[in-house]
Amino acid sequence: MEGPIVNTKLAALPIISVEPFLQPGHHGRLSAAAALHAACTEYGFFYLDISSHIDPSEPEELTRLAREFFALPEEEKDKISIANEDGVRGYQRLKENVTNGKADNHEAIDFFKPVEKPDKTKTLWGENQWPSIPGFREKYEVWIEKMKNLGMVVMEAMATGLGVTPEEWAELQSKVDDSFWVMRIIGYPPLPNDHDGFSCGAHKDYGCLTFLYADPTPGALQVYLNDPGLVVKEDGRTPVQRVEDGGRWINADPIPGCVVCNIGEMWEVWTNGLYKSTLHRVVHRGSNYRVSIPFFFEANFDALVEPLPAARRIQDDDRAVGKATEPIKVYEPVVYGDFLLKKLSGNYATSPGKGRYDTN
Ligand SMILES: O=C(O)CCC(=O)C(=O)O
Ligand SMILES: [Fe+2]
Repeated sequence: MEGPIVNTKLAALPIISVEPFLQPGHHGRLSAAAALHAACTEYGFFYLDISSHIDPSEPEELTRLAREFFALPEEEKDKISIANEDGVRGYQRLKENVTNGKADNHEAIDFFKPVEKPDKTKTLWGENQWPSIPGFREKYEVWIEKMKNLGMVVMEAMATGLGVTPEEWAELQSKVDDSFWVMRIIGYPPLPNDHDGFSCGAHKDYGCLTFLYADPTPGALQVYLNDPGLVVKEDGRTPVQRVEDGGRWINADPIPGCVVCNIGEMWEVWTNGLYKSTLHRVVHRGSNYRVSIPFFFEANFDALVEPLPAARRIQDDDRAVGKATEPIKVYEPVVYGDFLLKKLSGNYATSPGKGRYDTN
């Protein structure tokens, strides 16, 4: 009997350990940086093994606190509604978030880097709103610090993988050293069978690097792997979910000790398209209430993001040896804060725009 045609190369995302980047002079640093470069060009997604760095009980406690909050009556949760603040910092009810014009089947609390001189009449310029659950804020603030540090470590590792010079790294570092980070705490009830949308619709992350900690629920986060030359048959097996345009959705199930890491559109600009920001979505049809905590390590608010010389060198070399024949399109520079504000202007069901992750 003819078996399913599945490209095993694309069956699972790579796992990269952060350890070589935490220890100065670690012998595995260059090979890990090369693996990171390959993961970013081929997938835009990978698992980052942080088990040598972070005790697993820590994020588990964060999901416990999140569950405690989401289990509160709606009027309690609404006390920290985004409507009380700057329209983006705070709690959003189920279906208040919109992606690709459809309401997402999740509720969430969003936090952004605090700003000087807050003014809640200006989108994004208000203050974060914390649940009054004892220990909540303190524990999440410790996590934020850890994720900010991790962001800087991974940025430097990626710069090494890309072949930047020390001067170029100093320049790139100055674009992210005051990261305008974002953290979401997301609660996903199971998707009703008659729901015509998603738990979170297909989107690309718009910033720099995402570190996703999720509870152990399998089969929820899906990543779109595009391989135009690939012929895949729907075979009913995990991880193949669906076939579209020669690509397919695979599950990115949680792996103990790892966060799922993916690159956002700013890295696509920095690398002039060498690293792709990959589509992903959440389809949670299980019976449990799923919790995930994505941390978005972003560029500085006023950072001008433009293609890096190191990426252009790789592209020029590829052309010189005939590996690339198409003319290379040069990405337009963007100021991260402007880009972010544009994205946020259409995020929510109550706002007149489209959705959080819509691309234009
Ligand atoms: O909950 C997840 O697994 C992913 C959420 C996500 O992609 C996002 O918030 O950007
Ligand atoms: Fe995302």
